[in-house]
Amino acid sequence: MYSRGQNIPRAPSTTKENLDETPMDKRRRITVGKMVGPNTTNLRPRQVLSAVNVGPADPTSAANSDAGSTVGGIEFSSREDVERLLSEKIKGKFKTDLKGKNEQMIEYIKKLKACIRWFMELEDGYLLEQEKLRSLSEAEEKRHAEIETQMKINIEELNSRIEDLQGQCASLQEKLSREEAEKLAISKSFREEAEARVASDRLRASLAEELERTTEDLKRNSDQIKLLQDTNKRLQEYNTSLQQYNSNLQAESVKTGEAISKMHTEKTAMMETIASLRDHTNLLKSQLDSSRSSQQEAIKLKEELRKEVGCLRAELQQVRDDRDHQLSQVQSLSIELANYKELTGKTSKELDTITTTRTTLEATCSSQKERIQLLESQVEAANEKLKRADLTAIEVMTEYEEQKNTIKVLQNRVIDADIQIFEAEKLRKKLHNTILVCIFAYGQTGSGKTYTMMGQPEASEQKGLIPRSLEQIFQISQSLESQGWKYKMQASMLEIYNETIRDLLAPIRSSNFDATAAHSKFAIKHDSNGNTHVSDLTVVDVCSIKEVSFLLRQAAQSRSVGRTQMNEQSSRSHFVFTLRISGVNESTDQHVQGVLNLIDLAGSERLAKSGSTGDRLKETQAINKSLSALSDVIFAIAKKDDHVPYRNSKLTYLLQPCLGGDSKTLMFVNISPEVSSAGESICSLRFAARVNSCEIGIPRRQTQMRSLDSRLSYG
Ligand SMILES: Nc1ncnc2c1ncn2[C@@H]1O[C@H](COP(=O)(O)OP(=O)(O)OP(=O)(O)O)[C@@H](O)[C@H]1O
Repeated sequence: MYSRGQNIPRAPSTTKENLDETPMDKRRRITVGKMVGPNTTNLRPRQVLSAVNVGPADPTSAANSDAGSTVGGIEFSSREDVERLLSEKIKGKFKTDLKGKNEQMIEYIKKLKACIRWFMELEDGYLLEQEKLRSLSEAEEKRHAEIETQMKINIEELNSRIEDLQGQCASLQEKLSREEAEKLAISKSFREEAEARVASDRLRASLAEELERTTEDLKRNSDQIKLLQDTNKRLQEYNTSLQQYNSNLQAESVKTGEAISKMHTEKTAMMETIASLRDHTNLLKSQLDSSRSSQQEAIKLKEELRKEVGCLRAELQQVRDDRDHQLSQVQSLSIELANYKELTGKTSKELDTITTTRTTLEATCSSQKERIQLLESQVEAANEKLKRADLTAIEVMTEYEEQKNTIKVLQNRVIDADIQIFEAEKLRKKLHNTILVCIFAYGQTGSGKTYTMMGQPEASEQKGLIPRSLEQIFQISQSLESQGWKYKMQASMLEIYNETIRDLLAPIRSSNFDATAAHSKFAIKHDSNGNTHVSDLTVVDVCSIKEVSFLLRQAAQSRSVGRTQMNEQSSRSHFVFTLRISGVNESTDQHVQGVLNLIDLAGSERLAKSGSTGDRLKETQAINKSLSALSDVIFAIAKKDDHVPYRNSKLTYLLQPCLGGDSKTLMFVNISPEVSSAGESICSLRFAARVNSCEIGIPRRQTQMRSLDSRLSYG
């Protein structure tokens, strides 16, 4: 509801034409509005405006405008009030009650007047509002004009701006086209880059794979290097310990030899001493026997003397008793004589008799005294004699005890000497067992096998295993001679070249070597006792290290050696040195025998690395084949296979008793310290590990009585 003076909201539909209307026009329009105006009871600002447009002719609209007014005590505030007024009927109390009807009519007219006044007020309000709206409209128009002007200015500005922008747009388009061209170029290069990136990604992936592989290889290699270093270290330690053990053994052997010979001299001296002591003991025994008999005699004599002394003592006692009795008689007689003298009743004759008796008694007494003295001196002499006999017996006994002790000491010394001889014999056996060994050197070409086995026999510090072991064998055999041992040695040397045997001690070596003839010539045969026979092989009796050294030099000259990329002087064959040892102990009638095989194998080599061609290639193939046959044999033994392929190569067939029999076999593994040889070193060490775990049997000592056949025989 709007009261007067209240700001009425501006109707958007208000136009200029509306504002220029006269109040009459308005009334007319209000009437029209009444006719067409909607019943908008519930509308608010817009309804009011509608009410204004409809005008007072539409009491409903006026009533809806809520512009309530009290006129003459009658209040109109809404259309309903007006409609109620208009629908009121004038009724009298009765049909002819004009007065009442008149009063009601007056009242009704009053109400109508009030209603008209309300309408007029409402109209005034509307007019006022209209004025306001006009001024507002003018202000609005002015504002619109200003806005329009402003808008024009703005439009101009915008136009100029648009022109600028169009210019900018053109330049931008130019730029855009340029940039598009650039973009095209960039996208092209981007595509190229993307392709390049894909290619580089692929490359990177392959490089990463390669890197991974290389890293793994590196890791593997470093592991292998570590393993090799460890193995090398262990081998060095082992080598050092072996060298130490060897030098200890040598020192022990020398010491033992010296000790044995010393003991032998001592033993001989002791035996002599024992013999002389035995003589002396026999003498002492006879002396002791005679002493014992003389002691017995002395004891008997002593007993007799004791008896005699007892008799003499009894006799002496008797004599003493007699003397005492006689003395008591003499005393009683003296007393009687004195009494008689006193009594004077006796005759001088009786007195004389008494005196004579007394004299006789005194004489008897003195003679008995003398006899007692004699007997006492006799007893004393007998006691002296007894004492002397006792002393002699004690001396004899002491001497006898001393001699017994001396014999005991000497017997102990003899036992000690026997123990020492037994220990020395044990050591000798140990040494003997140590060298009762097939020994061979295995390894890559150029790794030092020949150096290990042969070395440089002329230079004492650089002697190899073969000259050193032979020296030791001869040294020990000589030192054992004092114990009654006599040894006989026979040496033979052969090489297996391209699967054929060559005799390295043959007097003249044919330059045009006939392999077929050699094959039939040097046939390997094993008999049922495990003895090996190589037909037509030269066997030389050797008595000293000098002789063996000479033979070794001869063999070295005959050996097949050639130059390869890996070794200036590469052994192109397997070298087998065989020493047959047979020993006899004349004193114990004991026989021992053994065969020592010292083998310098040809080196394994990779064809690619050695670069062998022609004859060298053939040699390399033969070497590798026989080494692989050797490993096959060892692995078959390790696996305890029923079949061991000894016959696959000459080498394994020749060494069959050493590899699978009751011998002892020692293998040296030579490896090259060069990094480039690491792969082959690992192969060699793996092979060595397999060999190490390989049990070929329990060695048996070849000890027999006389007339024993050779273990190895050569035709
Ligand atoms: N421990 C060492 N000290 C000094 N020189 C050594 C040693 N070991 C090997 N050599 C030298 O290395 C070279 C190759 O050694 P050697 O001929 O003994 O090898 P190899 O294993 O027998 O080779 P191949 O199998 O080819 O016969 C030789 O000149 C040798 O003197």
